Amino acid sequence: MKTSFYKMHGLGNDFVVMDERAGRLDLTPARIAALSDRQRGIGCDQFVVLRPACREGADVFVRFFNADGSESGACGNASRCVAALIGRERGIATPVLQTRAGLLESEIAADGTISVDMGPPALGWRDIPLAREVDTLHLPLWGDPAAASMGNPHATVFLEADDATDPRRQGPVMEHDPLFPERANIGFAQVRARDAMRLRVWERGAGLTLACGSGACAAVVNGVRRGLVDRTCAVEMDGGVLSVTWREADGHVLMRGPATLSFEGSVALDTYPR
Ligand SMILES: N[C@H](CCC[C@H](N)C(=O)O)C(=O)O
Repeated sequence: MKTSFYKMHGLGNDFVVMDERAGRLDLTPARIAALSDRQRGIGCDQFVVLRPACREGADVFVRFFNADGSESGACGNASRCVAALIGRERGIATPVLQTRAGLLESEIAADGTISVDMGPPALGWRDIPLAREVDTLHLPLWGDPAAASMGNPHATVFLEADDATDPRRQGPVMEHDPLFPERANIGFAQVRARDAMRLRVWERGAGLTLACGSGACAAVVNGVRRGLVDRTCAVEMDGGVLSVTWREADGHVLMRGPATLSFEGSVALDTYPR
């Protein structure tokens, strides 16, 4: 018995999307990690599961899992991909996604780009979360990072323009620092202008990805808090550019960018370890 899936990406941050709205699939963290494996499975940065919405006004309930099987409360690039799927399925331009981080409103523009309201950031040490009370604008860690949660923990290091720090070396060390009881996504940002930055993200449970939507949102929030960028900023990552606005009126963070369906496929779940 085969199970169908969508293979999608947002600026190269790629996903396998499976649909549990018609009934639960036999997905365990170990099987999600096996399916996410790029040699032995389908391969993806994050694995996305659709379920029936259970909150008024939502079109779908979405859960996000990293390639290591761990669950994340937020995934910006995947949220745009799910919005595109639901928009096409329902013939609507403003799908609402229910996630563990809350209800996310989205809008599909005529040019196919999608904006998602990622909600307000959480900036208190308990909300990130951190293991102890520290100033979340200046964590006592290498690179003096700032921390913010978009429903998932992010620490952003602001590097000098010529800094050659390799996220693949520094990222895993910081991801697992005991200051982050739930680990963290580590962003390495270089401000180019008041409305532009370069960003690479070592992602919790996935490693260095081509783009990270929630990481871009956290980097702009932390950049504004540090007085380094304005509230609307283009975030250039290896896979492309997202437009992020930390809206002053309600404190919500809006992220706009593309969503791409690479292919549809099917897989025999029971051939993968549980
Ligand atoms: N790629 C995702 C981030 C996933 C975050 C995940 N790595 C975690 O928080 O554990 C994004 O576009 O926001």
